[in-house]
Amino acid sequence: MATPLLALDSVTKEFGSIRAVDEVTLDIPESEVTAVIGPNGAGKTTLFNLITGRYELTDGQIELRGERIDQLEPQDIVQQGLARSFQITNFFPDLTALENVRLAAQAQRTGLTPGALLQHYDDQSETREAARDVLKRLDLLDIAEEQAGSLAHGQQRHLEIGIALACDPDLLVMDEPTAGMSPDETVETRELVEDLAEDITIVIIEHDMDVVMRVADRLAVIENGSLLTVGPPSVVREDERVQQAYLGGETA
Ligand SMILES: Nc1ncnc2c1ncn2[C@@H]1O[C@H](COP(=O)(O)OP(=O)(O)OP(=O)(O)O)[C@@H](O)[C@H]1O
Repeated sequence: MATPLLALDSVTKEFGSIRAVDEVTLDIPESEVTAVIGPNGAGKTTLFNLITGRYELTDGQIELRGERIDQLEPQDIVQQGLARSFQITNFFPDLTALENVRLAAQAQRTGLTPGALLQHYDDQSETREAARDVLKRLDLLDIAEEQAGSLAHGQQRHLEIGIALACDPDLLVMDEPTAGMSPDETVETRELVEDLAEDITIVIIEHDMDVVMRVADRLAVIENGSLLTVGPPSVVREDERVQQAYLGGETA
């Protein structure tokens, strides 16, 4: 069998006496969208924090293309081709949309954090072009010169995706991209995820089951920190344990 793009092996995280993530073993195949779903407090965000290097594992290991990444710093994991878009706003509000994306692109090329780059700011036309390409793909080119902090919520969330895309990832980890969005923004975001999935492997946490069922090739269901099941949406949604754990006995 081909090496999965990302492989989680018995990944465990304890916070004191709480086992937030409990021996999760999961392969993420290339070119697919895997949605991680589960009830509130199941451990999904903690799992993302482990994958992206924000938290240290208590036990287990994580490999990207067969190489261990679980000992690396978050910025080094980004350099390896794994980028994350956040659930909370994560940009410089006083900089323009373009500058935010450009800094991320420059950080990827230099290995410095965007914060460090701000200290010795230097406009490079190459990263400016890359940033414009990203904004174009996100349909944000017309607000390129606007301050990030003044954008509408949906545009800010898309900008965060742009910041992750500027890192040129093979694997994009998305934490609730439609959270707090209007119905129209949610549809736009779903279409954006579908577009990105054409050339990027995606792992997504998403509570909107309509979005999940449309974009995901596979569902991984987490309950109480453990992986309950993983498989195609059509199979997982019929699983009685999933319906009881997550859907309260009703099919979504
Ligand atoms: N930094 C932390 N310190 C202590 N406990 C934590 C920490 N982060 C998460 N937890 C606990 O770990 C468990 C899993 O939380 P987590 O946020 O990963 O769940 P989740 O599935 O992402 O939930 P939600 O869908 O509500 O975002 C919860 O019991 C939570 O209280």
